[in-house]
Amino acid sequence: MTDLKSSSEDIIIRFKDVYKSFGRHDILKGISFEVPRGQVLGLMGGSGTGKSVTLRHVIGLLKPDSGRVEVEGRNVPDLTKHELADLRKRMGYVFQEGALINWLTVAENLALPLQENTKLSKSEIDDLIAEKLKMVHIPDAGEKLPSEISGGMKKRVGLARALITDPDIILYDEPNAGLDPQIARSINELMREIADQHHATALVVEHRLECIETVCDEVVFLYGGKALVHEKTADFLRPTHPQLIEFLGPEARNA
Ligand SMILES: Nc1ncnc2c1ncn2[C@@H]1O[C@H](COP(=O)(O)OP(=O)(O)OP(=O)(O)O)[C@@H](O)[C@H]1O
Repeated sequence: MTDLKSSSEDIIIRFKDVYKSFGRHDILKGISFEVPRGQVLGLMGGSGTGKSVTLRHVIGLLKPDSGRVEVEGRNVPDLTKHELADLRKRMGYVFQEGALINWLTVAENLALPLQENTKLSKSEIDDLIAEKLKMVHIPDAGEKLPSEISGGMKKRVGLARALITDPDIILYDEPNAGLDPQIARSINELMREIADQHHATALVVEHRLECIETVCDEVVFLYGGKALVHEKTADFLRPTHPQLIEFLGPEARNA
C-alpha cells in the first residue's frame, strides 16, 4: 500500500487491520488507515467494495470481526451503549437522501437533534438554526416543508442538520448523489468551506472525482478489501498504481 504517515499524534479516526464479512461474503480484509484531526479524507472504490460499510463502523452501526476501529483513541466496539450515544452526539452524518422528516419544517428538522441532545432554550435553538441556515446559504428556508424545496436545498438542509450540534467528526455518504453537476459543484464548495471554517475531521464516500478534488485533503482507494492506495488528493488524481489507473480511467491522468 502507498502509505502516508501523519507526523501528528493527533489521530481522530484509525482503522487497524479491520476484517468484516457478511456470511461468506468477505468485504473488509485487513483495512488500515488514519485520519488526523481536521483532515477531510475521501474513500473511493468500486461498487460494493465496502465504503459505506467502513463509514458504518465509525459510527458503531457495525462491529468488525477483528481489528480495531478507533475514534479519538478509543476502540468503538468496546464502548458502552452510553459512551457510544455520547460519541454519536459529536458526529454529523450526511445521508445520501437528506433523510428529512417530511411533515416537519426545515427549522423543526434542524431543531430535533438539539431538543434531543441538549438543554438549550428555544431562543438559543432558534439562533443556532438561523446561524446554520446562513452558513449553508439558505437563510430563508426555515419555514418551508421538505416537499417545497429542491434536491439541492434538501442537501444543504442535510448539511445544516449535520452541523447543528457543531460535530467534531462529519461523515458524508455520497453527498453528490442525485444532484446535477452545477448543484453538486455548489455543495462541494460548501463542504470545503465547512472544512475550512469548522475544522471538523471528515470522511467522504463519493464516486465523483470533482467532489474528491474540491473537498478532500487525502484519498483512500479501497480495493480487494484493503486500503490499497492512500495519497494526497493531487497525487491520487495522477495515479501510478495499476488498479487505481484502471479505476479512475485516462481522464484522471490528464487532470
Ligand atoms: N448489513 C449487511 N448485511 C449483509 N450484507 C451487507 C450489509 N451491509 C453491506 N453489505 C454488503 O457489503 C458489500 C459492500 O457494501 P457497501 O454498501 O459498503 O458498498 P459500497 O462500497 O458503499 O458500494 P456503492 O458504491 O455501490 O454504494 C455489498 O455487497 C453489500 O451488499
